[in-house]
Amino acid sequence: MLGRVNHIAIVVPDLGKAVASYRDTLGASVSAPQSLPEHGVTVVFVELPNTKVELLEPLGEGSPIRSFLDKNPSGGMHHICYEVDDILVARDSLIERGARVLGAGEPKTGAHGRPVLFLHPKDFFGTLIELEQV
Ligand SMILES: CC[C@H](C(=O)O)C(=O)SCCNC(=O)CCNC(=O)[C@H](O)C(C)(C)COP(=O)(O)OP(=O)(O)OC[C@H]1O[C@@H](n2cnc3c(N)ncnc32)[C@H](O)[C@@H]1OP(=O)(O)O
Ligand SMILES: [Co+2]
Repeated sequence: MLGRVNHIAIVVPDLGKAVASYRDTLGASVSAPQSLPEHGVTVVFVELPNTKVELLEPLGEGSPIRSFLDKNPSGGMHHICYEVDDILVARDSLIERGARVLGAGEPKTGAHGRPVLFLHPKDFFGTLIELEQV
């Protein structure tokens, strides 16, 4: 079922500072910020040879990462995104195997314009998993 790691996501309290740190201190190539109100986040991607790092800042009221940031005010690792060939096949098989798919179970369009789903962190050793169809 699982393909490549598409990205590792880090929630940050100040996206501008995080971009400067990755760009200027770590010398990395960082994309322009994307505001995703439907997801309640603003994101940038740090391009790496074998995967990406997604830096996330809460956007607006009701952001799903606000509570995470309240608990981790300096920021922290938030989720890992695995690629899948067919997100609906993956979803149905995961539900059949007892995993909880977050939201209404219907894929949303992610930052890359592709369908994504999230799996409950409590089902996977305290790790929030995102699946992205590629
Ligand atoms: C899709 C656009 C973009 C992309 O890549 O394309 C993104 O990745 S957007 C990313 C932001 N969106 C999401 O994260 C959507 C899915 N997340 C959620 O629905 C929530 O964050 C949820 C349900 C995982 C947690 O919500 P919340 O923190 O408000 O709930 P609780 O405080 O009740 O948490 C329940 C329980 O889970 C623990 N928790 C929460 N977040 C994480 C996490 N990221 N990793 C590990 N564990 C997490 C939290 O501590 C609670 O544990 P407990 O022991 O019960 O205290
Ligand atoms: Co993500």
